[in-house]
Amino acid sequence: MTAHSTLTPATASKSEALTGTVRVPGDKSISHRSFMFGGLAAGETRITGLLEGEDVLRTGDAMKAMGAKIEKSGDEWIIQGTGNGALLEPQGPLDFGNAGTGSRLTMGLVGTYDMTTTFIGDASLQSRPMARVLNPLREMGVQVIDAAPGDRMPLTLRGPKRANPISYRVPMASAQVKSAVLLAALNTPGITTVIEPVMTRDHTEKMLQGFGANLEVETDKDGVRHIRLEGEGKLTGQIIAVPGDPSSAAFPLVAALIVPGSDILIENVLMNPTRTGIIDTLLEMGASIEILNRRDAGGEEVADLRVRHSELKGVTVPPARAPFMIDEYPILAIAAALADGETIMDGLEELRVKESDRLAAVARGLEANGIDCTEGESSLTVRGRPDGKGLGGGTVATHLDHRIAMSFLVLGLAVEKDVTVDDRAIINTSFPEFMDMMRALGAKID
Ligand SMILES: O=C(O)C1=C[C@@H](OP(=O)(O)O)[C@@H](O)[C@H](O)C1
Ligand SMILES: C=C(OP(=O)(O)O)C(=O)O
Repeated sequence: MTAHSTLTPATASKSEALTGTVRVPGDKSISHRSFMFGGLAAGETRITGLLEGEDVLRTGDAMKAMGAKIEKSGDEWIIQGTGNGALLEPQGPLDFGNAGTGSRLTMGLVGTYDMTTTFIGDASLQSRPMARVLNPLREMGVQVIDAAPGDRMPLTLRGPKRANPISYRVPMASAQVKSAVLLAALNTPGITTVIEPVMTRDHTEKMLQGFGANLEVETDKDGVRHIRLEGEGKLTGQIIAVPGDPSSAAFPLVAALIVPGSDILIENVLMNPTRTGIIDTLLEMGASIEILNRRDAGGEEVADLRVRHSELKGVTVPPARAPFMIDEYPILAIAAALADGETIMDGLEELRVKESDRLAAVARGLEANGIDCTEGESSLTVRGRPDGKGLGGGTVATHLDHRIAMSFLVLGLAVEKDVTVDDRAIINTSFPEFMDMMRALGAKID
């Protein structure tokens, strides 16, 4: 999107106490993988709770273009997979819109097939680095026959007749890179090993095991994970209930913490420990979050979160926690803006290559609303003002980034002056119900 005039802004105003019970949409990471693995497996996969956001629907379209049958019946998505090793060459480019996860994982999934596949996306996705996925794929025998400068999209892959298994040490903390190599390994003879020095979200490993892949994980004495997958095995269709997305839950959660008098319940939130760093951090800041009714839901733990307005204090977030809350720094920065004292966040280099440069986007947005912050190369320090007096009044550039849009709308609920974000449409990539859900809780957003 380049023409500024096509953007539709949204404005949030200081709100009364937020109250009520909500359910956030299904986890985005699990939803993408449900479509991919269901589309690849033999037989039928049935999915409830799927996130019907644009990013995930694009993954569904890509799987359909490669032969999977996907339809919705009532609340359920029903997939007839192509069967193992039987993806078809798509007839046109696969358009992933704004989705890093969809595009990078699919590059792995299709890269080792003896076919040609072209990947396209929006301006944000075209700016994101793809070499991190293309380099290991090249080692496996995949050719990148066309790409924009710097290994960016649009790009075209040509798969080998027969791919080589590799042993690959993931050079940055990235579940997308780990997953792309593991998915490429599915169609590769022999054993591919992914070495993960810093653990990231483990949905690919858990779900592939659930679909019947021959995958094992060993953690060595230094905490390094060795993930081994034997290719050319069989995946079989599964029944999946997608739990609520903790990354989406973080928005109403922080909103309730910073709007005085609030008391809300968010039901059925995924509590996988590789995803709950935001809850740990907010608890350290003094947040009142009760984790209720912890239960198992199809191999993942879920819980209901009761959240009450809290007097937050600034903290130093351990950099080692970053992979477990990587998408939550923008909303954490908003909590920090209403906390007493200084919050220091470090180890954030990956934030520069998300849908936007999130470090810069957050810092500019905070400054535009009168919040004192310092942006470092890979760090952000926010000096909060608990009463929100004099704060707000700015317009925030979202840069095609859903989390920037939602974070700053949450800010507007707790500060003196209105906060405007320049684009609301981008929120549909991950949380189409966001505006309605927040209004139902009592938020003044329009
Ligand atoms: O694997 C996944 O589902 C995701 C991995 C993370 O990206 P990176 O692998 O780039 O850290 C995260 O930011 C993204 O929202 C979802
Ligand atoms: C980084 C994100 O997603 P993706 O990489 O899939 O675009 C996100 O949702 O915050």
